[in-house]
Amino acid sequence: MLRTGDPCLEIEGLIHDVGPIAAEGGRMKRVLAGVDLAAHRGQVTVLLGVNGAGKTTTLECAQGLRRRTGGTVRLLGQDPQTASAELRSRVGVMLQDGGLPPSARPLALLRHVAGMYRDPLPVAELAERLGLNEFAGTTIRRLSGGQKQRVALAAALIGRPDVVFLDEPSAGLDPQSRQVVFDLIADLRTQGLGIILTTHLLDDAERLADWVAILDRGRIVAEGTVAELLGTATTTARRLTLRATAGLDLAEAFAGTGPVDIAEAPAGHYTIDGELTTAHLAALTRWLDARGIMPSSLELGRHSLEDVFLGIAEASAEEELASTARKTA
Ligand SMILES: Nc1ncnc2c1ncn2[C@@H]1O[C@H](COP(=O)(O)OP(=O)(O)OP(=O)(O)O)[C@@H](O)[C@H]1O
Repeated sequence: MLRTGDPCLEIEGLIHDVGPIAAEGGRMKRVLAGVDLAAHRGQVTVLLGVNGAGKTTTLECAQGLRRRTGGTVRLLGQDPQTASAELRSRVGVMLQDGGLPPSARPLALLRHVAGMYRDPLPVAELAERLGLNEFAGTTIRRLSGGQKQRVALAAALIGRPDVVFLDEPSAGLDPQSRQVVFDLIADLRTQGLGIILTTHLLDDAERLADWVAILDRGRIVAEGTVAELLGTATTTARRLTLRATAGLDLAEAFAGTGPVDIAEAPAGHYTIDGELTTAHLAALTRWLDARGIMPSSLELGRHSLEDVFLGIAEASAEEELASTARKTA
C-alpha cells in the first residue's frame, strides 16, 4: 500500500538500553534493538506485540519521555528529546495507566487541560461523544478502568493535536465503549490526524489499522497493511474443518488431490490442513455425496492476523533458542 499523508513520526535504528539490572549480574538490558518505524498523517499505525515486546518503550522514546541509547527519532520533524513547547502542544498522549490526578473530577480536569491550549476542542462536545457525563461527578480514583481510559483519551485529544499516541486504548473497555472509542479514532483519522497506537489484541489491529508493525523482542519483525500481512500467509497451510460421522477414512477422499494432513479429534471432528484448492473441496463433497454423508458443519478457515502473528512469534522463539544454544555451546 502507498502510505499517503506526510510522515508525522520517523524512527530509525532506535536502541534503548535499561539497567544495570541487579538480577542479571549488573548488566544492561537491550529493550529496543534497532526499531525502524514510520507513521503518517491520516492513518492509524498500530504497533502490535506480545507483553514485553517493547511497545510502550518505543512510544515513550518517540515522545521524548525516555532518552534513547541510539538511533534517530523525528516527531513532526523535530527530535522529541529537545523539542519545543510548541511541538508538545501538537502531540496528544494517552499513557497506559492514564496518569490522571486521582482526586480530580473528569470534566473539571478536562476544562483545566483545555485551558492550557490556544484552541481546544469544546469540553462538552468531547464529554458527550465519549459518554463522560454519566460519571461527571465522580472522582477519578473511583472510576472503573474503562471510564478512566475514556477520560484519558479525552485529555489526549482536547488540544486538537496533529499526532496522538494511544497506549493500549481498548484496555478495560466494555464492547460498547470500545466501539465508541474505535469510531472516534476512525473520525480522527479522517480529519488527518496521525494516530499511533499499541495493542496486543489482534482484533484491534484488524479493525483499526492502516499500517501494522509487529514488534518482537525489541525489533520490528514484519510490517504492512493487514491485507499485506495476511497475503504473506496465503502460501502457508489453510484449514478445512468438518463435523460428520466418526471414523471416516478421509484420506481416501483426497487420494487424487494434493497432499493434506488429516486429523480426527475428538471423534467426528476432522481437520484437514494443506494447500487447499477448489479441487480438494470438490473431491471431499463428491466423496461424501457418494456415501450419502451429510456433514453437520463444513468450514474453510480463513487466515487471520493471528496466524501471521503466531507464525512470527514461533519463528522468533526458535531463533532465540538456537542463538542461546550457540552461545552456551
Ligand atoms: N526500566 C526498566 N528496567 C528493566 N526492564 C525494563 C525497564 N523498562 C522496560 N523494561 C523491560 O523492557 C521490555 C519491554 O517493555 P515494554 O513495557 O516496552 O513492553 P510492552 O510491549 O509495552 O509490553 P506490555 O504489552 O506488557 O505493556 C520488558 O521486558 C520490560 O520488562
